[in-house]
Amino acid sequence: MPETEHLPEGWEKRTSRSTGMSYYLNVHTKESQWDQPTEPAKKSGGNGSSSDSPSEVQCLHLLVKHKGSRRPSSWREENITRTKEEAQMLLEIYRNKIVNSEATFEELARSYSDCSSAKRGGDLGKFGRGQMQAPFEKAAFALKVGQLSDIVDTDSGLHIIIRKS
Ligand SMILES: O=C(O)CN(Cc1ccccc1)C(=O)c1nc(-c2ccccc2)[nH]c1C(=O)O
Repeated sequence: MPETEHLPEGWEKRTSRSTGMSYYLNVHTKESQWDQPTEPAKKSGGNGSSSDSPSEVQCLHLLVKHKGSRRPSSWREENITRTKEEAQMLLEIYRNKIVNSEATFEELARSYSDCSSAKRGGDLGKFGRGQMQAPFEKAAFALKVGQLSDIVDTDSGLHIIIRKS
C-alpha cells in the first residue's frame, strides 16, 4: 500500500520489496526515483521514453570473480582461484543478507566486490546501452528502480546489481 506524506502533486512514496528502501513513484509516467521530490510530478516522460525502456540507468553492482573470469585478479586478491560454484554460493549469501536487511548493498560491495567500483560501494554511475557486457546490460535495463537482480554471469565473473535510478 503506498504510504502518503506531504508530497508534491502526482507523487507516491513506495517501498522496494527486495531491499526495503523507500522510493518515489510518479503516478503519471510511472517513473520512479530515490530522492524525495520537491516539484509536482511531470505528466510526460522527460525524453519521450517511458520508464519501461530508460535511455540510461544508474546501478550498483557486486562482482565476485572466479578462476574462469577473464581477469581473475582484483584489489582484494591478486590471484583468484575460487571456482564459479563457490562464487555463486558467496553471491547467494550476500544477496540473502541484503534481502533480509542484515547488511546494505553498499556495505557488502565495499567489502567483497572484486570490481574497482568497490571503493564507491559498487556505484557504476549512469550508463546507457552499448557500454556494458551484454548480459549485464540486459539485466540492468530490466530492473525497476530499487530492484535487486538475480545473479548475472559475464566474462568478468558473477554479479548482483541494484538499480538506483
Ligand atoms: O573483464 C576483463 O577482462 C577485465 N575487467 C574489465 C575491467 C577492468 C578494470 C576496470 C573496469 C573493467 C574486469 O575484470 C572487470 N569488469 C568489471 C565490470 C564488469 C561489468 C560491469 C561493471 C564492471 N570490473 C572489473 C574489474 O576488474 O574491476
